[in-house]
Amino acid sequence: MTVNITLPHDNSYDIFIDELKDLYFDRKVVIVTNPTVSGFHLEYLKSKLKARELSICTIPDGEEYKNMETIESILAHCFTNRLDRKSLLIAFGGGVIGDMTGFASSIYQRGIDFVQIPTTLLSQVDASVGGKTGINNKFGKNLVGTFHQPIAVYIDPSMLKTLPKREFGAGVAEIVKMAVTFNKDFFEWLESHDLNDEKNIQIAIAKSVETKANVVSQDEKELGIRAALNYGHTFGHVIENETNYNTYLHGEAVSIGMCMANALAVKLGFMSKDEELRVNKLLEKYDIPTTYKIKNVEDFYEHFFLDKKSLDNKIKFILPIGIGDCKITNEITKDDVIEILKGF
Ligand SMILES: NC(=O)c1ccc[n+]([C@@H]2O[C@H](COP(=O)([O-])OP(=O)(O)OC[C@H]3O[C@@H](n4cnc5c(N)ncnc54)[C@H](O)[C@@H]3O)[C@@H](O)[C@H]2O)c1
Ligand SMILES: O=C(O)C(=O)C[C@@H](O)[C@H](O)[C@H](O)COP(=O)(O)O
Ligand SMILES: [Zn+2]
Repeated sequence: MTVNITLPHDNSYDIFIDELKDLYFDRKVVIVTNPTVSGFHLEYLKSKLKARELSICTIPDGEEYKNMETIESILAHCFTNRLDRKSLLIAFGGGVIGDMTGFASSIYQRGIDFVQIPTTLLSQVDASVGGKTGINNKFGKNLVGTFHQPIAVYIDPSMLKTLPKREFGAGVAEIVKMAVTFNKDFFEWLESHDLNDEKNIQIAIAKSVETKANVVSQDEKELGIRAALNYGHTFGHVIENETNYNTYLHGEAVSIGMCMANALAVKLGFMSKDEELRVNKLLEKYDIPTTYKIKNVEDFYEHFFLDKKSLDNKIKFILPIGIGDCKITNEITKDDVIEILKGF
């Protein structure tokens, strides 16, 4: 299956969801990956890939390495191998590799092409699509970055066979996000199907990619509707930062964040208690966390102001309206948010 993202300024591209086909690039190519992914899948990729000149840039595995130091090391690899402005980077790994390869490619010699070959569920359904790139710093998550679209995305679901169960759950959280915010029928389908089944996960990947591609095609730079893809993230990013990026996987923090957003939506009458419980049940079916003990509610709240969606000192929240629709609002009072956070 092929999904297209239609964007201005020659930025459109295709997302191929299928077993990896032979690829040929008549230019210098660098595959950016980490030891875990290369151990499982690099030989497979190399058997499918031909390039004028190929080198591998291996960076450490982990969200805690999603920082400027690692970007410098990717850039150093590019300079050492004399990449020019026609060269290409390939992001081969999960969302961490994708976000950093995308960022490095957007600044190397003021920007070169890159391709996404995502290998985790989360990166196949979400991170590889849409062109958000970036790194974390001590102030927070993804606070430094660019919008830089890949020239193509190749999603091969067979690579998920080596993925640990916990990482699979983290990917399911972002699938649930797409369904709750945009598609009631998809949510009901998720309730009645098991994503551990190979056929079902392929359907869920395709549905999620279609949903995201549709949103990004309408709003590439997150000036409006794209903010809905951040449902759960305003809370989730604070959880990731508070726990030094080493306790919760991104998808797990988003899952907890969605539950916090849902609690707020129930309190404000946008969502019923029954709908909230249905979302929880779906997340728990895949053992994804839904609760988190906040140490200091005031500190947690203050952290929201670093969120990139916040404008003029107002925090933007994405709150579900039932299941399958949502509201993007900066009209929520501090008292309402604090009450919800205290109850968690
Ligand atoms: N740009 C976006 O739109 C976007 C969207 C969602 C998330 N993100 C970012 O993505 C990151 C999370 O991505 P992630 O969940 O893929 O985490 P990740 O990149 O850390 O990968 C998770 C783990 O799985 C390993 N792995 C990767 N593929 C594997 C495979 N096939 N088999 C076995 N192990 C494999 C990795 O080495 C890593 O240890 C976060 O930094 C998040 O901010 C970005
Ligand atoms: O593509 C988007 O837009 C998203 O919001 C997808 C999110 O899943 C992703 O985690 C994103 O990086 C979070 O947004 P950010 O702008 O706060 O980095
Ligand atoms: Zn996310």
